[in-house]
Amino acid sequence: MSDPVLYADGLYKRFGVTEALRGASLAVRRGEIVAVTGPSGSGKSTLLHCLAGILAPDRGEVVFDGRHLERLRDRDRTVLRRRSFGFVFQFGQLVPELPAIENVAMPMLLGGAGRRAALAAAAAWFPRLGLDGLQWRLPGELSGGQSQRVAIARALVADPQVLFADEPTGALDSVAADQVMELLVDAARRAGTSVLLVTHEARVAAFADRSVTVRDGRAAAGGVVAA
Ligand SMILES: Nc1ncnc2c1ncn2[C@@H]1O[C@H](COP(=O)(O)OP(=O)(O)OP(=O)(O)O)[C@@H](O)[C@H]1O
Repeated sequence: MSDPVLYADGLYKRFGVTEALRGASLAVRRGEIVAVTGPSGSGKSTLLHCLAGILAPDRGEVVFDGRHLERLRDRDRTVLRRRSFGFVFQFGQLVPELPAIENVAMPMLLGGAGRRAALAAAAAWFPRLGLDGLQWRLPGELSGGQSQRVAIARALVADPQVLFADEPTGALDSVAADQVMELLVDAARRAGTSVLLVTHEARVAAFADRSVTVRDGRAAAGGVVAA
């Protein structure tokens, strides 16, 4: 068994009087697709945000590729996030003024790539995700499922090591959701990208290699992989 590419050990996070995480641990191996499930308010998104370095835990450690996120300066953590992680949220959060292809190219442009190279890399994702012909549409001219596929392309274009997906199909009907999940899983497997997928739908979790249940701020036994 390969070492985890990313793991959290004993995370605690409190928001005022709410203890969102109470000793949550979770590990993701290279290329592994892990679903994080559990009831509403159990701490799934908080766990994902801590693992992604968006939120600092009060206690515990998050280690990506041998590096402790809590020991990095804010700036270095931001660079690491941009270079190594991709994100897809419930609503694609595409920039409404930019055509789909420019939305997809954005992470490469932010990473310093030239416009021509970024657009070429972005264009390659459209046929892979069943989006042929939609390159120059504005987000407002796409369906919900198409928008999520554009968001997946944007999340994967810069070749991240880990893709974080928080309820990526939450706004879609089950047919569009299945299609988005099939494409997400297929694209991640081809790229060798690990995926951490937060969902409360068993149907969506079934696309993962493994499911971890979060209850009361802890990842349930059996979901924890020895680091
Ligand atoms: N920024 C915040 N400020 C205050 N409380 C918060 C904040 N973020 C989360 N919480 C609280 O922490 C707990 C865990 O929230 P979290 O969003 O991680 O749960 P979740 O399992 O992802 O829920 P859902 O499935 O409903 O999205 C909840 O009680 C929530 O209200």
